[in-house]
Amino acid sequence: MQIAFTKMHGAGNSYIYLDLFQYDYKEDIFSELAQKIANVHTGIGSDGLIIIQPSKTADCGMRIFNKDGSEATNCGNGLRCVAKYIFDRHIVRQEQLTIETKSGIMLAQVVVQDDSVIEVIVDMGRPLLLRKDIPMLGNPNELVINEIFPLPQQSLLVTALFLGNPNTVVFVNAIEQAPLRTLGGIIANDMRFPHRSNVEFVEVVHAKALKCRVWERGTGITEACGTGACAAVVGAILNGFCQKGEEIVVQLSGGDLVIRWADNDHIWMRGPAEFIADGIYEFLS
Ligand SMILES: N[C@@H](CCC[C@H](N)C(=O)O)C(=O)O
Repeated sequence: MQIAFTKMHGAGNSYIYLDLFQYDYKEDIFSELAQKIANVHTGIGSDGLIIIQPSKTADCGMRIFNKDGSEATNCGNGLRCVAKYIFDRHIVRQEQLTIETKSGIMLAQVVVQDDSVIEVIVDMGRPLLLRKDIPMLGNPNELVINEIFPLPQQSLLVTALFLGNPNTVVFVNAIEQAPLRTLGGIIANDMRFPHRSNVEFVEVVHAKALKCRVWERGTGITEACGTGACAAVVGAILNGFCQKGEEIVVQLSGGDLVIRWADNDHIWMRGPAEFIADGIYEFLS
């Protein structure tokens, strides 16, 4: 079966996008297609698959599948790319766009130069801080801030929250020494997280800048994670390293995102979105 795709990235977090405004691909292929198309050796190579589709309640809908075929509920870098796609490709030509995700309707504002989107600002909604909402085992109504998290190798201090998806933030003194490869996957798949978790290792540079490296649930190490960058900022504020209301730059391997936890409790994310290629993929199920 031939699949028409577009590859895009936001701060190096790349996905293959399918346009269901134009094509009628059936949803029963998405999970397997994500696993095959994301493979860098035998597919196109990406961090997963994103579906752009018509929505009854918003300007468009978005679904996100990780590299292992699991479906997630939100994707910050994906939201910015979807906004660019539907604006630049004239599907919805508005500077303010609504995008329906499995974790609610997100509001995106595109910044346009020479008739094309160069940056997108997204209202990512409110973080949920209770254990039951992350979810994480333990007292359901407790917060998880700088909590001891014993592992066979060592004990870590974690701050966990839900921001469209589950995130666990670990502060480190030097980002280069963060145990991303050794412990990222172990934390992400730990049984204390019944839905697994994305994992962010974060170094506080100063009150307005963080360095962050990410292990994404269902994908592994990526160059950037939008929801993860937002979680890093929430974690830094909850631990007293940064302040609510301020713009904080999160420096990821693939680029910078600017995040603000506004006084109305919503998280705002600003960052790039870029086209890579259009093509046809030969999908053998
Ligand atoms: N890269 C994304 C998040 C994608 C989903 C995540 N791996 C999950 O399973 O929750 C982002 O930019 O937010």
